[in-house]
Amino acid sequence: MRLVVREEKLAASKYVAGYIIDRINKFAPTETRPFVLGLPTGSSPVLIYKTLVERHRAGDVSFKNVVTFNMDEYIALDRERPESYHSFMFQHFFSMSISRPRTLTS
Ligand SMILES: N[C@@H]1[C@@H](O)[C@H](O)[C@@H](COP(=O)(O)O)O[C@@H]1O
Repeated sequence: MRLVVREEKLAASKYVAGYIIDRINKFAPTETRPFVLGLPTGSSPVLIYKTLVERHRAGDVSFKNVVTFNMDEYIALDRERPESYHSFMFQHFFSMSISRPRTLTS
């Protein structure tokens, strides 16, 4: 495991977003060979998603051939409820991306 330290939350978030973008771009995903990305919720990753969206809009990465899954979800909670992790990902990531990733989970 490699520990990367940044003093500010934004700097740490930009590092993580940049790491994800590099991995996606180096993988060069296609429709038949998608890049699979597990997504967490919580307050910690919010700036990561914001940065991913900004860099996506700047043309640095496409999510067209990226498949995502939510790392967890509430049991029996309607996915359209604002408390669901499905709604969280839509609010913080998918609704703001031009080429939305495909999702494996609800
Ligand atoms: N489902 C996630 C948890 O897996 C995570 O541990 C938590 C962290 O939240 P925060 O980033 O706000 O500390 O957020 C959500 O509840």
